[in-house]
Formats: sequence, C-alpha cells, structure tokens
Amino acid sequence: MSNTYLKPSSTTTRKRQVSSHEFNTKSLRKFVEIVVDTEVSQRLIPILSTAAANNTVLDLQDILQRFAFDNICKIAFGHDPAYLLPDLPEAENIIKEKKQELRNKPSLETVDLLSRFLSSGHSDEGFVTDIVISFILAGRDTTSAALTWYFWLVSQNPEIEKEILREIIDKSESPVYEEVKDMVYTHASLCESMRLYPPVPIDGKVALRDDVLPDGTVIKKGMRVLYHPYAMGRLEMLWGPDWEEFKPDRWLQRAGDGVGNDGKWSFVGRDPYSYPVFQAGPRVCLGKDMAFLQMKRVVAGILRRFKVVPAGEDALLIRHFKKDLLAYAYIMTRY
Ligand code: HEM
Repeated sequence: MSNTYLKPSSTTTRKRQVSSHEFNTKSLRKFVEIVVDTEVSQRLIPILSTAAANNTVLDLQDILQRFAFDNICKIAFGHDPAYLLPDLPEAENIIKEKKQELRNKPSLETVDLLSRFLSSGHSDEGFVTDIVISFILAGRDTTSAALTWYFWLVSQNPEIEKEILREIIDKSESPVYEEVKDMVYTHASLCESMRLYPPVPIDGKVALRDDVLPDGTVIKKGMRVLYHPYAMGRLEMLWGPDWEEFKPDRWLQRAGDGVGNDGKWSFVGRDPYSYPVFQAGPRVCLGKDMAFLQMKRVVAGILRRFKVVPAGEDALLIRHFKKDLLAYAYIMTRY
C-alpha cells in the first residue's frame, strides 16, 4: 500500500518544511504569548467589560474572529490590522514593506513569521505570500469557531465550568508558559468541545495517482477522499455509549490511577487517527500548539472575570438578528 493519496506535491512539501521549521522555535512561542496577552488585556477584556456594564448582547463569534484575525496578522507578519479599520492593506504590499524594513534595519529584532522567512533567505514573494495567506486562513476561523462552541458548552454545564474556574483562578493575570501547560482540565475541556464541534468538520484530499486504501478500497487518480471529524467524534465505537455527553473527564486521569501526582488531573491524549481534529500524519496541523496556547489564554482571561450566557433563547433577539443565534451572548461580571 503506497499511501500516495496523502502525498502532497513537492512545492507544497517545501512550503510545509519551511513553515514547520519556523513554527517550532522557542522565540516564536514567546512572541505568540506576548501578542495574545496584549490582545486579551488591551482589546478583548475592555470590550467584554463594557458589554457587561451595559448589559448588552455581543456577537461573541464575531468578537472572537476579530480577536483571532488581529492575532494571526501580528504573528504572521508583525502587522496590526486592528480589524475595524477600513483600509486593510493587501498581503503583497505588506511583504514589500517588510522587505524594505528589513533592508533598512538589518539589526532589527523582528520576530514575526514573515520576517523569519525573509531573513532566512526565502525572498520569493509569491512563495512567501502563499505561506502567509495559508496561516491567516488556518488561524482565524479555526480558533474562533472552537471557542464559540466552547463557551456555549461551558454555559450549559455549570459543574464543568466550576472545575475550569478552580484550575484557572490561581494562575497569574498573564499566565507564564508553565502555568498554561499546567491547565490540564481546561486543555481536556477544549479537546472535548472540539470532539463534538470540530472547527474543520470535514476535510479531504485528491489522489495524485491510483492507490489502494488499507481496507482494500480502490482509489483512482483524481478521486477525492474525504474524512469526517464531526461524525468520527460521535461514533459510539470510538467514544462509548455516552458519546453525546460533554465530558472532559474522558481525557483525564487522577493521581492514584497510576498516572500524575498530588491528586492532580493528568491529560491522556487520544491518537490523532481516531481524533483527526488537527489532521494526522504528514499533513497534521502546524499551528496546533499555538492554537492551544491562544485558546487557553483566552479561556483563562474571560472565564476568571466573566460568565458567558447565551442569548439565543431571547425572543426579542431572535426577531432582531435572524441568524446564527448560538453566537450571541450576554457577558456577566463574576464578582
Ligand atoms: C483549533 C484550532 C485549529 C484546528 C482545529 C486546526 C486544524 C487543522 C487541520 C484539520 C489541518 C489540515 C488541513 C488539510 O491538510 O486539509 C490544518 C492545517 C494547518 N494548520 Fe491548523 N488548525 C487550527 C489552528 C491553527 C493555527 C492557530 C494555525 C497557525 C497559524 C494553524 C496552522 C496550520 C497550517 C500552517 C496548516 C497546513 C499544514 C500543511 O501545510 O501541511 N492552524 N489545521
């Protein structure tokens, strides 16, 4: 079995190799932490505080998309779009400006992804534009969709919300990396939320050549092969008879179960082939760690201060908005 249907073209492979190297540096992680913390404290929290004070309803998904877009632009090319501004520049112009900036100030400590690509000798504008655009597409809608469903599920499960609060309440305002890593219950609850509502619910590849799948299915060149994380997250044979329940515990073990220590939770991951929310194998998501870092910081920043209450059942709202009501929420200050 040659598994050709999973093999990307050589240009795609090169883009992936270049990106993968830049993604896995410690300095990029530090940069992501600074960007996310600034966006949380200076933009997200003030907007939510105003909504809470005025008892207004927010379209939380829209807010989270704006948040994710600002973040990914700052991380990808060190540019703050402040989303609401009407004169968003084209990516191509940003790349030209960035090249100029690097030429003028060779010693500049620019740590965004675009600077890293250009400084490490990848000067082909088309090539770099493709990489940066794929980051923006990959990084904006995924985390915002994940978090919208997450806040909805948490609001429906007060016991789970209490457990998350117990974990985040003793962390610093801007948790350091070790503290975020230590948020295992929050991590498990995010995995569980994405099991039921995966941000990429269906995905696929096109066969480059004829192939045969491990179960004997014949794949002809040009055929599409799809996989379905939404359906797989709801399979009884994978998750048991309680697959319908939002149960972070299925990702955890307590000390005394032979894993972990001090009576703390410890995280027990699932293999990516039965939980392909971030894909599996050679094309697995490059931003997975970055996504968890961002989402855990947002969850800690919001839930320690606010309670998110869905506004979807408010009859007046239903008449007013007439669209995806799940996303609308009242924000209540916790204390
Ligand atoms: C909860 C959040 C996220 C989920 C569920 C997710 C899921 C996925 C999936 C399913 C793929 C495979 C797509 C395919 O090959 O058809 C993918 C690829 C990718 N993701 Fe993510 N993603 C998330 C967040 C992010 C973030 C924040 C970034 C960072 C910018 C990112 C960067 C990428 C990149 C660069 C690829 C392409 C990898 C390649 O070229 O092989 N992702 N992601």
